[in-house]
Amino acid sequence: MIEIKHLYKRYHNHHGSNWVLKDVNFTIPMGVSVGLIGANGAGKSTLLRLIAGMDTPERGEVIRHSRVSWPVGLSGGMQGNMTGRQNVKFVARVQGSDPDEVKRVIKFVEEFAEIGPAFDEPIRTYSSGMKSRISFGLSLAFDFDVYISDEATAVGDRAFKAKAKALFESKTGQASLIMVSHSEGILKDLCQAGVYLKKGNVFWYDDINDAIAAYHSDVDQKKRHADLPSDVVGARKYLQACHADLKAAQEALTDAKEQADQKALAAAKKAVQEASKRAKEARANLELRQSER
Ligand SMILES: Nc1ncnc2c1ncn2[C@@H]1O[C@H](COP(=O)(O)OP(=O)(O)OP(=O)(O)O)[C@@H](O)[C@H]1O
Repeated sequence: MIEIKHLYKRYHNHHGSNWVLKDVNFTIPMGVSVGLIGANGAGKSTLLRLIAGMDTPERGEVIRHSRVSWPVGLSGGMQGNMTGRQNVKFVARVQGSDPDEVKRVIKFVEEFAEIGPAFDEPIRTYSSGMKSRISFGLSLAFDFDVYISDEATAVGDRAFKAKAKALFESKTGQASLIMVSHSEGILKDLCQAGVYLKKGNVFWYDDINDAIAAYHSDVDQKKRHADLPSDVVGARKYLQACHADLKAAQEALTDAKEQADQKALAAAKKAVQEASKRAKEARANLELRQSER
């Protein structure tokens, strides 16, 4: 189980310092794999780094009741002048493995990475894909309860990704995954639950499909409102104008009814329907803009 309590995070940079995460609270139950979903810049990688303990929050805490991996595929800590084998040995020792365990880890990574004799060449001579294979294997060589995966670091070709996915799947039941991926297929395949990040807030869904649907529904709504005023004051004025139009259309309908002019009546009814539809859209747009503040 991982408990996230009153988590606040912002970066102090030249763009200002708006909250990326603002009073975020949720609990990830033991054994449940979770996909983090949200627009670009919503804070998915930030939240993942905080969960992995690689960054510190401004306020609040992440309580880990289980062994959490570093982001799978992250190769930042590797020493360029040391070979793949030496780097793996070093990490295994730092993790407190005994000599037999160190041997097992080295064998696992060598087989998993499939980079052949390059395993005994200095890491600085590796391509980024080769480095990623080693670091990927290293994360998977240890029995963590929770694996952290960010697609930004978990690079690799198709065949290699399929292999990593199969290995994750084989760990289902023993270990879970917290991941960021822009591929909804991968999220649906590997995760049960979903967390949707939106404007510094986090929404938990027991079913990953519901999290993806909520995200889609917001994206669709945004598209529909793209032509309407994007600020609250403008949206409110537009709604008032729509209400005035609707009122005028209703009055015209009343007049048409009194005159019993069938042609005018049909046109007035249509005008009321259209004005009513515009007013509804204007109301939804105002609510959307208010929620964005
Ligand atoms: N090291 C940093 N320094 C300053 N700002 C940062 C840093 N890392 C992230 N940010 C900012 O924090 C916000 C959230 O970034 P983050 O990478 O967590 O989002 P994301 O949801 O993972 O985005 P994407 O889907 O584009 O990868 C963005 O506005 C980003 O510019």
